[in-house]
Amino acid sequence: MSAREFNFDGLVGPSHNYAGLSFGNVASFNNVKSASNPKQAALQGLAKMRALAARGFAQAVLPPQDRPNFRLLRSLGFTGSDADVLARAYKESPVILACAYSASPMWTANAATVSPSRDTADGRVHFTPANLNNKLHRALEYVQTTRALQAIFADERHFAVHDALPSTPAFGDEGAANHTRLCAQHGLDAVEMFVYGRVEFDPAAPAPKRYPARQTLEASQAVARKHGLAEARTVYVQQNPDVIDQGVFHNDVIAVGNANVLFYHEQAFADEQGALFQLRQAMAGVDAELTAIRVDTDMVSVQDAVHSYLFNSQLLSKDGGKMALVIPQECQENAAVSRYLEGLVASGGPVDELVHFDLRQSMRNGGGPACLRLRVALTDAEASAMHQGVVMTEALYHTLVAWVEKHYRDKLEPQDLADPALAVEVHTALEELARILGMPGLYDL
Ligand SMILES: NCCC[C@H](NC(=O)CCC(=O)O)C(=O)O
Repeated sequence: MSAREFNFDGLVGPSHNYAGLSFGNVASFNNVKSASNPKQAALQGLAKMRALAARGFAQAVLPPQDRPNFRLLRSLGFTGSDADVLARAYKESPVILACAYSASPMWTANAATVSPSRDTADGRVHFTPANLNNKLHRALEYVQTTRALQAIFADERHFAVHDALPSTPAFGDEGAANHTRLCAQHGLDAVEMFVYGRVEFDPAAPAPKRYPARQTLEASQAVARKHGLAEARTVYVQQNPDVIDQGVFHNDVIAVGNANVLFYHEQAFADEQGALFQLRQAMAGVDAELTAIRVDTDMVSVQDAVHSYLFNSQLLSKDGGKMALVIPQECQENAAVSRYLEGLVASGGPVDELVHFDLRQSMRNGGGPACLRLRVALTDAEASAMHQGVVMTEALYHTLVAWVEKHYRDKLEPQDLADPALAVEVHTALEELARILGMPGLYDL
């Protein structure tokens, strides 16, 4: 059966800010407390969605989450009116206030792991929202993520939206940022590759020393079980702990796959040859042959990969069989990376086009093109069964741009999070957004 890959991009929320909340994410740490521009951030994201939709790629949008998260603030003992809660949190723990205000759900690659119906035992599309339990500001997300996915994929004949895994370190789950589906074509049988950073129940397994490994093997296995994936078509690969210690906090900072192509850095995996062997063997079972595009360290260092986000790109299949690589502008500003990319498109291999976007506002928090999207491969019947209000069209693009222009600030500094007017602005904006998207119960405002 034919299927199309929809990219669900996160719409950047009105409180996009730089709070240095992600230890191990170099950009988040480097830009701590600098001023952000939420309006520009949202417009940059929308421009990417519009351009890809105009090219004929299936594109949809996932709405931002309600911020600040008053449930968090109140649960931590900040009481009184909303204004009191904000004032006390800002005074006593500005970092907790920043967590409650983070717009991090914009990086929807971390929203969930998705298994298309072709891969699952019951023939439905399965979603497991990621618990993101490694960071306080992200551990809040799964509640609203689940609500949004249930609203969009409500038809239980086609879709299963699971609960997140238990929110404890043993089951650290960061969603699709550590998950890749490899196949000959989207509608055909596939191998699902899960990349993990550490093993909870085997203290002897290698693990990073400096920065946290956010994804565990146990979490990946649990997601595969819940989705009903076949063992022969599921591969677990350990990320190289040394690259986690150099700022590769998710596998999608050092590798990206699409159809039968895996584009990766030679240092991405703990055992490169072992990983390729397992993938080739599993893919032979689905009549697909792996095309591995390996980037050597002497062409692009891990540091250049982390700074340019070369691998945090989208690899998109075009009509005719070739692929486009959607990259952030930073790739062209890095001499080694841009030289590498010139060679890549000239090589006669599967990638014959580069499409670049200015996503600077997101990049400054460590999120590139691939972080901003969740891939959901759907058959035609499934695509018509999901909520249609989130599908990106020219009309929706213009409506959302006008909505952003009306509600978003163009500058947010750390002290602005204490401004009670900001909370009111965000609520007003989101109420209107729920109407625009035709999702009246989207928020629990
Ligand atoms: N897939 C990209 C995720 C980027 C995200 N950054 C952040 O949450 C930074 C937020 C801040 O520091 O304000 C993270 O590290 O999980």
